Formats: sequence, C-alpha cells, structure tokens
Amino acid sequence: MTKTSPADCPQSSPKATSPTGDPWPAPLASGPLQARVAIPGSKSLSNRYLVLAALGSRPVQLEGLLRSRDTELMMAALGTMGVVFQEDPQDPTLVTVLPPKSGRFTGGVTIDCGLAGTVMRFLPGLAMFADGPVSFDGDRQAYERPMRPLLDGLDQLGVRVDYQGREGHLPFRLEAPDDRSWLTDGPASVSIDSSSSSQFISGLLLIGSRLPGGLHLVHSGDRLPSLPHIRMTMADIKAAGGLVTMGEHGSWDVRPSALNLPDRVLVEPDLSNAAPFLGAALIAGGSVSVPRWPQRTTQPGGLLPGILQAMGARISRSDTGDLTVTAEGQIQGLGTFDLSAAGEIAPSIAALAVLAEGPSRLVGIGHLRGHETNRLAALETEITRIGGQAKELDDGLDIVPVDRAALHGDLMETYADHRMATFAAMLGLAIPGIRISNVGTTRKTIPDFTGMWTAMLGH
Ligand SMILES: O=C(O)C1=C[C@@H](OP(=O)(O)O)[C@@H](O)[C@H](O)C1
Ligand SMILES: C=C(OP(=O)(O)O)C(=O)O
Repeated sequence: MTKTSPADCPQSSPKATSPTGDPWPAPLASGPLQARVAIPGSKSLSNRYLVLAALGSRPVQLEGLLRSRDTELMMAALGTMGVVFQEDPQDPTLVTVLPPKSGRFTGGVTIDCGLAGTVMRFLPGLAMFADGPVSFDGDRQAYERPMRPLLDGLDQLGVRVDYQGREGHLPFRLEAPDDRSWLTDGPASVSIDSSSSSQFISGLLLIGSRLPGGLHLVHSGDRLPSLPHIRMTMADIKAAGGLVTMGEHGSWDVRPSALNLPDRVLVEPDLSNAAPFLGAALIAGGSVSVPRWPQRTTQPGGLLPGILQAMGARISRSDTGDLTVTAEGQIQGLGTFDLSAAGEIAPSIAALAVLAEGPSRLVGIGHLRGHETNRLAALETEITRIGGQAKELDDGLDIVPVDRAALHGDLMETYADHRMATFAAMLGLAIPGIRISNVGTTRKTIPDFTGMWTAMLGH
C-alpha cells in the first residue's frame, strides 16, 4: 500500500483534459457491434462511500472505487480535511480510507469542488464537525449550480454561512456553531425545498447520524427529482449501521448513531455511465454486454434496461452477471416519458430519441437546468445544430425525429459536461462528420472514455 497524506493529495483541481486532440472526430459504426465493455465504478456510490468512511472511526477498504475527476476531487477535499488514503500500488481502484482519529475534521481549509455535485453538496455538512471554518470553491461553471437549499439547511443547524460571491451559490465559507447544546435536546428539525436537486437531501442525511439528537428533515417543495439517489443514500447509511427512515410526505428521520461501513466494500459499476455503451447497440445494431451488472441496485441506472427495451432492444442476462443489449438498428420513440427518477441518463436517452422512428417527450427533468450545464438548453442547441428537431419544455425536452438524411455532422459543443460529450459520441455512430469539442470532459466520471469507445467499435 502507498500511503497518501493530506499533503500528498493534489491541491489543485484535477483538470479534465482531452487526451486525443481537440476536437475529437467521433467514430462512425461501420456495422453491427459485438462488444463487452467493463464500466468503471459508480460515481455516486464511490463518493458516498468515501464520505461515510470519513465519518466513521475505523479503516474501510473500497474495492472498485471510481478514479476520475469527481472522485479525485472528493479524495483531495477529504485529504485536506484530515482523512488519509492508502492506495494499492498495483490497483488504484483499491483504496483504504482512514478517518481522522479524533473524529474531527481539519478546519481553516478551502475545498475545491470542481464541477462535482456530489462534492459541493455532500461535503458542506462535514463543516459541522470541523475544528475551524471551511471554505468551498469550484469551477466558474459551478458558480451557476444551485446551493441555497443545502446551506439554508445548515443554517438551521446553526452553521454560519458567508457567501463570498452570489447569494445561494459557490464560493462560500462555513463555520460550525460554538453552542451545540440545543442539538442534544432531540432531533434537529430542518426544512428545505429540494426540488432543484436531490443532493441537498442526501447531503443532510449523510451527517444526520452524527448530530447528537439526530435529524428530522422535511422537503417542502412540490416535486423531488432523483428519488433513487436518495434511497441510495439511505441504503448506504444503513450499511454503515445508521438508522434512517423516510416518511410518506417527503420527510426523513435519522437517529444519532456511530457510522461504520463494513471493513471492505465493493463498488458496483456505474450503470448510468453504461448508458452510452448499451445505447450504442440500439444505434448500430448488434450487441453490447456489460459485466458485473448487479442483480439488485440502488442506482437509477438500474432503470436503463427497461427503458432500452421500451425503445426496441432485447435484454438478456448471463449466469456470470453480464447484461446484454441486442438490437437490429431500429429505435422506437418513447412517447411521453417521465425521467425524473433518472435525470442523469437523459442525455443518452435524448441521443437515442434523435435517431428514433417516433417522437419522445422527456418530462420531469426541469432540474437538469442546474446540472453541469443547462442540459435542456444544451440538448436543444446541439440537436438543432446537426439538423435534428428538439424543443425545451418547462419540465423537459421534446424530440421529434427527422429523416436521417437531414442529419449532418458538425462541431458539437460539450459545455464542460461529460454527458453532453457522450451524447455527441452516440450520435456520431450514425451521423458522419461529427466532431466533439473537449471530449476530455468525460474524465469527470470516466477515466478513459475515448479508449473504451474505440475498443467497443473494434478500432
Ligand atoms: O446523489 C447523487 O449521486 C446524484 C444525484 C442526482 O442529482 P440531481 O438530483 O441533482 O439530479 C444525479 O443527477 C447526479 O448525477 C448524482
Ligand atoms: C448531474 C450529474 O453530476 P453531479 O454529480 O455533478 O450533479 C451527472 O453526472 O449527470
């Protein structure tokens, strides 16, 4: 094991750079596919396990950890706050997390969130348990992402919040309350409107067990996206020995308890990142398999096989855990389809919808305007750019197929958004002449997207 101390952790933001030249000519599929693609670890699970391990009191070994920009940012941030990581020299995805012995995090530090929602929404809560103020900053583009509901929640727990730019946005500085005696009186009551991101709820649930009287959390908004991600947070807290329950009307109770994940935790592959690869089988025909597809999962990507089936794919599973998508190259439109549970796969579904035979109206995803970029605007612009037809709705995106002959290649923008890059690569399988600007932005959640993509195509 190589020991990494906070001082060894990269302090500057791991950047998403293009390894393959910019722009990248997206490869066309020359025929039906026959590929098996191993998908790296789940971003959402990796960053939850890193945070839960940091909140514990014993070493935890994570196996199959995603190593990409979002997890590097998380590890660098936790390292700055006093967590130590030991990485296996032969396998960087095998990492042991050693939480601070004192149970308190190092304050007086600045956290770089990059553009990672899981870093900017899961780490502010840890400032409650730091021995000094903690400042948060990130990419310029991250300044656009909503933060206020989380910080309002922390304010209700007595945290002093100082916005250093625009109110409700990064950058900001947090200082834990001096007087926490009232937190022992019973569960701390917090009420926030989490309709713009489920990550605010997850970020507060993650620290609820460490509050002396626990937490009673209420969501006051009229809709809540990405419920599977909230259930994932609850399942992971329970796996660490925490006690958390969800009420019927958007409320949660977390009992005070120690959090300790099992000594060794295996991270599932990122099922949302499987979407472009499995979707490729629908576009090009043939079959694509993904190994280690879990039988049961809390990931919203678990909904993917059903969605691809609705678009015309055949789905099969092997005894050895492969999930295989097989198709003939025809794609059915989805009609009106509520994607609120799995908004992060919307760009991949949108690419399929552009090439489908019937229309698709993706709804329940207005919150995508606060993702890495305004994804609804970005998808409309990029689909229109290549001759397709798409229209932003209040709550989603309307995609009407056009004749394939009307679709043409162009230089597609990615807006520093990994999923806009993989969306463009999917279209590039069927539309000649697509070039992708800054394809290296895929490093946010996939260490080597272009390598995996060309290998899938047999190039
Ligand atoms: O908790 C998580 O790991 C995530 C929750 C979702 O956020 P939103 O609820 O903001 O969509 C999802 O889109 C994001 O990619 C990851
Ligand atoms: C919305 C996403 O990421 P983040 O975790 O930065 O919110 C995403 O990966 O699609």
